[in-house]
Amino acid sequence: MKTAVLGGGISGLSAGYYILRRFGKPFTIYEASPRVGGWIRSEWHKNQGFFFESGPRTIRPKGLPGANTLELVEELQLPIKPIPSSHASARNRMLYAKNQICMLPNSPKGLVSVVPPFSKPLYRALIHDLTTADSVVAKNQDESIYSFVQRRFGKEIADYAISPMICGICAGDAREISVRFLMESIFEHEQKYGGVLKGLLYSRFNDKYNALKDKIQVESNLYKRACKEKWAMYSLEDGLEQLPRSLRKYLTERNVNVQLNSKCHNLRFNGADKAVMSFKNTDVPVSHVVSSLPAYQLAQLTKAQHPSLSAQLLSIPYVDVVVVNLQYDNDQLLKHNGFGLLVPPVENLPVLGIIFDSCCFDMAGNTVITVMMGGHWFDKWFGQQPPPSQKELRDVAQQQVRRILGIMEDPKFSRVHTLHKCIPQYTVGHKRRVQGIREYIKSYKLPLSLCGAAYDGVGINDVILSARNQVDNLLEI
Ligand SMILES: C=Cc1c2[nH]c(c1C)Cc1[nH]c(c(CCC(=O)O)c1C)Cc1[nH]c(c(C)c1CCC(=O)O)Cc1[nH]c(c(C)c1C=C)C2
Repeated sequence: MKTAVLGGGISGLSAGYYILRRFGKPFTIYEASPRVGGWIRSEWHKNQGFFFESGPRTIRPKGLPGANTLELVEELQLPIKPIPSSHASARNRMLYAKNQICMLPNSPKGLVSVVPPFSKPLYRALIHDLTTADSVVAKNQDESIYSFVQRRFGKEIADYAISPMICGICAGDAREISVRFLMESIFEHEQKYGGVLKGLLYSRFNDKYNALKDKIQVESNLYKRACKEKWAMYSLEDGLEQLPRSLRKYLTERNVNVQLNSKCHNLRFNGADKAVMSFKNTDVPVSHVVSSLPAYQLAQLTKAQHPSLSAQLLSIPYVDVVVVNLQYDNDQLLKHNGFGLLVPPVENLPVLGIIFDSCCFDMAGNTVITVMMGGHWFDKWFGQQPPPSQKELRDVAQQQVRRILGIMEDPKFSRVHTLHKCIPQYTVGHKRRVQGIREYIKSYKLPLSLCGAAYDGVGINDVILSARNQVDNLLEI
């Protein structure tokens, strides 16, 4: 008997890659849909020279997770499109707030002057941190990122810096997202040293964070190149979908069976070394399952035999995101050169942000932008019955583009995707929930490993590293 992987998104395929690399034996990846890649989807319009991304479009090379992905990209020999940190799309980040586009400061000068939408120079927020009392949160407790930032840096920073940033990462509400999602070490600095700045200063000399050495070894010349050339982010020549497509090709060429249109309906465990996966017409016994499925899907599979595990998995919420890609024939973004803009939730608009794809990538003279809507606020804006049609969603997006960017003409081409339950929300208590889930699996000795966006980070780098760690923890297959 052998191991099986559930899910053919980037985390399931990565798990497959690491299983093959470590054990060298054939196995099967089961994917419910007719394609691999999950939310990563690139749509090319080769004749016109532009492409749309409906999911993630760039990867950051930073740190161990970034180096780990670059090692994989190098092994697959994928053609890289780097974006250096000097590029406008890496330097220029904007907000739409108080009826205007505001360029976020990208140099120390921005700390001392008043930069809209902020009413005071940003250094005042640092003084707020230095003069605010120690943590009010008990050790090992959690708190929302909004409340933490409001306490330490003030409400304006929480509303106009952190809340939009959380939207851009997980389309979530900073008032619900755990501070540990983005700022675990900063939060712990506060608890240990009584302030974020104080913590950062002390910890330079004396701190476990500096002593933490990466546990896994990453061998990547591409990572060295990324550091030398100061890449801020990168994509791939054919769009990001080239990564899952190439992974599938790599695996199938090495006798890994990537089985599409194979939806698992039930998962049962018989003792420590046997699991039975049920598909439409057949039951498949395996010795170990690596699940990269979203937590709510795995909850469904395990509900009959392990209702308590299923309930814990279900307690990880997900949000829906509407992605509207728009293409115009000529340069409509002349005035706005940058990555894109985020809309702080306090603005109460039906848009989370707009990405300027044609500023990041060569689109042969076309203007390509992506409007992101919904997320935590999906029901508020789009939850009506019957649900809004694609045309209605596109109209909302276009209205916002007119209002925010002043692009009055209609796009030549557009695409609307509603990504149902696409991003898990690491709400307050998430870390403990994940610990509870993993402890349950351990205590019942279930032959089950969990990777994917629900547990150890939602970014592409995070899910690839999580797949690697889970495979490293396997004893044998
Ligand atoms: C489908 C919508 C997504 C939103 N966030 C993510 C997706 C897939 C995932 C994500 N986006 C970012 C990060 C941080 C770490 C990183 O890899 O860069 C994560 C985990 C940052 C980011 N946000 C936006 C972009 C284009 C990027 C760069 C990475 C990427 O290409 O996804 C813009 C953006 N993303 C979302 C919204 C609402 C938004 C607004 C402009 C949600």
